[in-house]
Amino acid sequence: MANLEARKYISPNSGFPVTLHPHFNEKIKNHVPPEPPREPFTPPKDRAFFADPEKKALFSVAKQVDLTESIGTVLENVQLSQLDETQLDELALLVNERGVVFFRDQDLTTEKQVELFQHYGILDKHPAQKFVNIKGSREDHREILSYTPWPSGDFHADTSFEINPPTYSLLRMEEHPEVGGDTAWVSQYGIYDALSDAYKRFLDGLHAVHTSRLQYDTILDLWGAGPNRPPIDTHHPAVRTHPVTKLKALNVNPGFVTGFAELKKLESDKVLDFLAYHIHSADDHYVRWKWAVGSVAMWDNRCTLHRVIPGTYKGERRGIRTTVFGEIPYFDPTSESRAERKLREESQDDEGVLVA
Ligand SMILES: O=C(O)CCC(=O)C(=O)O
Ligand SMILES: [Fe+2]
Repeated sequence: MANLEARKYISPNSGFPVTLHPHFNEKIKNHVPPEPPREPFTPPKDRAFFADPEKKALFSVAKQVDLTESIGTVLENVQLSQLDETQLDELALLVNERGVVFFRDQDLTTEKQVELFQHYGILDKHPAQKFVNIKGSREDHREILSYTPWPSGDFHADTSFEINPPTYSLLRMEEHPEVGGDTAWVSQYGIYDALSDAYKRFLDGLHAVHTSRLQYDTILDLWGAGPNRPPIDTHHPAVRTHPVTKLKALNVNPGFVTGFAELKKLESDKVLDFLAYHIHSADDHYVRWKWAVGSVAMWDNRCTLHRVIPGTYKGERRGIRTTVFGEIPYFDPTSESRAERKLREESQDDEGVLVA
């Protein structure tokens, strides 16, 4: 934020600070990204497909403590650095099902974290940063909206604008304040189920426009470090089918989605407004995690959103994030939602009881 002053431009009409249009902003206009855009590709098969559904190898050592009904599990008695490939596959499946899985007091180093995460696929070199991400966010999405177009402190799925957006992310805290800097996740399975049937049917066929443009401009304008790849707009299904669980998940996030391809602008804005409200008020599909040095979270970007809770904490906050590219999102209209599956399974159980 060193050059915060340099980008301040007060609108003569409103009196509010505004970001210069890219065309007139020398830093944005003159930036030549060192890498070309990424081409679509077929990633290696998701490791969760190889897992024993009962996860016996993982649960032979780890104790599962669920934090809420909908999302979030702590695994106790386990060091990630000690897990073998079978257990890592089972962990992937658990992350697909629970959205985010947490660990305390881990002895992982950055080197080991990178090695471990390569088991899950091809590591994303973030379009804006180096090989792994260093995080230290104090941003309030409400505050930052007043001077940049990118709501960087808001709920998002990591780099959801990619053609092959990430499956898994793992964040490990190396430095952390005693209080503040918590991260929150919401379940996109749960958020979808919380909609009315009519609204679900409306969203089912739509495509959300995910963009990196606002992030791209903001990084160049405010942060100085140049994005590695050109900005991209990608249309992804507004509701996607999770390839492993086969469940429907909402695939819209306020951090990167700017509209819907099939809607008119005003319609689109209202739907986005409503969904932002829906996501922010989802306390039954929400989990908030208090970090400490050595804590780790691994999440599935296909069925969760997350954001750092804003605040003015004391001291440093530094984490290392590794992320792998996933499949191109798709929507299968015959797939079921999590609540529908639960109902179906319960009715099957009831029939089982009757037959017995
Ligand atoms: O710093 C955090 O808690 C999360 C930041 C974030 O969005 C990420 O690492 O993907
Ligand atoms: Fe993130």
